[in-house]
Amino acid sequence: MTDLKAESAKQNSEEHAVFLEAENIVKSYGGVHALKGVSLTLRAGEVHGLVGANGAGKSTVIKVLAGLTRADGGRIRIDGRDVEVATPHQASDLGMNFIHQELAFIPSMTVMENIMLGLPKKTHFGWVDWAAIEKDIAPIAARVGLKASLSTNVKTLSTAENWLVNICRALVRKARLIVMDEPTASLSANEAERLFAIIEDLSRSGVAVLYVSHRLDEIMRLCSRVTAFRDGRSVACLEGETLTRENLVEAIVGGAVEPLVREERHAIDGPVALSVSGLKRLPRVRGVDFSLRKGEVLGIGGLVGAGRSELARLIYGADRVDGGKMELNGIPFAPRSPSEAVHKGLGFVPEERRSEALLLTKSLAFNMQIANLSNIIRSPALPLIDYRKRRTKSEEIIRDLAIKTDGVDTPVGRLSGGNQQKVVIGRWLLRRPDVLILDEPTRGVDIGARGEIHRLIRDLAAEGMAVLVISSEPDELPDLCDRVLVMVEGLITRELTGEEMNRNAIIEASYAQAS
Ligand SMILES: Nc1ncnc2c1ncn2[C@@H]1O[C@H](COP(=O)(O)OP(=O)(O)OP(=O)(O)O)[C@@H](O)[C@H]1O
Repeated sequence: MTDLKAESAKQNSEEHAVFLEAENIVKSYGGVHALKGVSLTLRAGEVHGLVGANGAGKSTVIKVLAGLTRADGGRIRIDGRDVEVATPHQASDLGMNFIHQELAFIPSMTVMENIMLGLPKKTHFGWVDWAAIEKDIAPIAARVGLKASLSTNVKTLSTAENWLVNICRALVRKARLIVMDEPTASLSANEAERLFAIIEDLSRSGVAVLYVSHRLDEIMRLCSRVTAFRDGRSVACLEGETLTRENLVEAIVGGAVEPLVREERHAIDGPVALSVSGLKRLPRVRGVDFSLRKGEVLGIGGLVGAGRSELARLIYGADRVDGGKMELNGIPFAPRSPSEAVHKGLGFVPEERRSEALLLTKSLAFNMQIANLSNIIRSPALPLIDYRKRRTKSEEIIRDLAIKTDGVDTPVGRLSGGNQQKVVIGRWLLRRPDVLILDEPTRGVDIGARGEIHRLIRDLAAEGMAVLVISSEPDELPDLCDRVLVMVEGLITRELTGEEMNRNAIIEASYAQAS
């Protein structure tokens, strides 16, 4: 990629026109002050970063700009004129387009129908003229590198292709601003590179991009200016020489973050907690063997789509196994459901936390204790929930993980995305299973909490828990693990330990072909 950051900084220094100004936006939900006063200025053609800890208010301000939520105060100006953004339709008419993490398409429709949703369509004798529409969209699809046919059903597309369709949708609407929320969260390294090249192209053509992410490397690489939110306020807009990683971290957390001291990692020689041999579910998992010892943190690296989450789902009983065997603490283990797996001593944090792990309308305390009733009943003879105990234990975890909430009774659905994630992790800190499987444990989690979660995982292992961590971030596994396995096309192809266990070796092994 060419040096987008330098180019975009140059563009800004040439005083590109201000497209959007949001000034002193305030928003409360009941007693929760989500935005206490945030301001943001976006110029045409700039890639502008938006950073902040979990719960700092990033999603809320995006919802205000998108016309999904009404602010209680403040003003929004576009091209210097005060505007009202009361509906998503108005936001789109003003040139603002939004690509959220949960990509919103109508699954039964084609790519073209989804792109054109809500727009007036060309007609021919009263019929929608799809052939003419396709002709109009084709050059835009080619520009972003969308190879899938426009008449394919969106259901069949990969996450990366979904992103491209979303960008096409924005360009068809003549977007002047595209807001991208954690864009690389589900993309492989190659797909992310492709997205960066598209962002570069958008920036050159004068489209502003608001890039919201916890991944500071990407922010540093792509953005010429970055606004930081802290606790519902915009606390800094960094650019030029002030835009350094240290300044960003300081603006996000209000101080320096202690790095995880990476102690010398030794081979773990405790007894085997989980052994897996020949485990299969075709076509994604093609015969996997490994053993995980008590006290060990074992990482599984690889590309998105290599079969790692599918492997985890087989272990915790969410999917049926086609072949192979497992043992937990030396005893044959073949769970037919996640609840059976939990009952036998397994814990898991799935990749899709919102849909698979949380009851969003239930309280934080309920969600934390859901797998954990034996710890909070009064006595085995009197199996009634001790609500005081439940509250105290939940409060401890809220403190340890710095979960941002106004109390243990708050419904989990009202927490920010990253804080919801911490609740699922907190659940297993309370239960302390023999084996804990974490699929992308720090995705969407801010830099402070990431360190805290890493520290907690190491502490759990030090107490004897066996931990399996799946991560697509090659930096995360060497920081955290005693040993790393790399999975390619449904098979474990490499084991990395000691000096060999580094970022480059993981990337290299991830791209090697499976036999
Ligand atoms: N519908 C709601 N009801 C009550 N509180 C809410 C609601 N939506 C958001 N909040 C609160 O507003 C605050 C800001 O949340 P927001 O989702 O904007 O944070 P964020 O910066 O996007 O966090 P993350 O990085 O975790 O996604 C949080 O304290 C959150 O709990």
